[in-house]
Amino acid sequence: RPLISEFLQAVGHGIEPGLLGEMMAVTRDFFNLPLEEKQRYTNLVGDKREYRIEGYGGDMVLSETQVLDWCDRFYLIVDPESRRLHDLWPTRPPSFRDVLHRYSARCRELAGAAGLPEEGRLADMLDEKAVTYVRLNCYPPCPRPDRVLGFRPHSDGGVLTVLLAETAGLQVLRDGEWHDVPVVPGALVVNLGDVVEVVSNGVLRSPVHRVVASAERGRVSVAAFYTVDPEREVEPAPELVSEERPRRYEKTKKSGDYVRELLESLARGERAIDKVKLV
Ligand SMILES: O=C(O)CCC(=O)C(=O)O
Ligand SMILES: [Fe+2]
Repeated sequence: RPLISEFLQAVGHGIEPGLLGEMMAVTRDFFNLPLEEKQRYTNLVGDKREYRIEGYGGDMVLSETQVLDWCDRFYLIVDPESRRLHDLWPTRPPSFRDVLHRYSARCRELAGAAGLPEEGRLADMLDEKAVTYVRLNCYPPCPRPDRVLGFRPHSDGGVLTVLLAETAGLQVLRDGEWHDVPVVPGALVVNLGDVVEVVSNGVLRSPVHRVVASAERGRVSVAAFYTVDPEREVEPAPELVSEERPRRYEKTKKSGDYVRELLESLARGERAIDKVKLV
């Protein structure tokens, strides 16, 4: 068994429970703001209302018949700090910026320590140029949870994801079946992303997961995605390619382009990693 688990509950992560609570609270408070206030940060820019990753809004929409997820989102780059678009950092609730700043700093320490060896490929991937996105997700109660998902099946594109959520709804696909990810009070969920699947030549997998909608309850979550330097292309480590285990993935696009492609693929109901799979 690999040392790193593909989907794990991190307990004893060392982030103060109070800070997790504050992060959940500012997330809820933000989504509870009037629509006009949230739309000051819209992810649709200019006269043509072109989609950009950062900001508030829904899915990237590519066709008239696209089925949308039952979810409202808000994306921000948090690392490196020089890439933050400060105009998109909400001013309400008033503590939002400070709490996100403190939460993401603590989360980064956790991501750096989450079972990654201190030396070697995975550790150097989270270098000073690596980009962290935070996505706040809000799933309102849904009248027809049998017809729509909160978040369609996907895998995350980065090295790993740290997820904070206090309500059930997340499921992971294993051996062709969906399994509920239990809600463990105070825990964070850490899952691997496509970068690790490619670098490990498929020894480790980027787990497919989804969020089901609920008629009774709304849900919010905070996902921090640790991706590599946007200029970096990723490929299987040579030492993991052999005659018995042939190379399974092509080199990816530059990470920055891969992230965008991932969202486009999601809108089409596809997976970005399938485009680089060789077998
Ligand atoms: O809301 C969740 O629990 C999961 C969200 C998720 O998978 C994501 O943001 O990539
Ligand atoms: Fe995800």
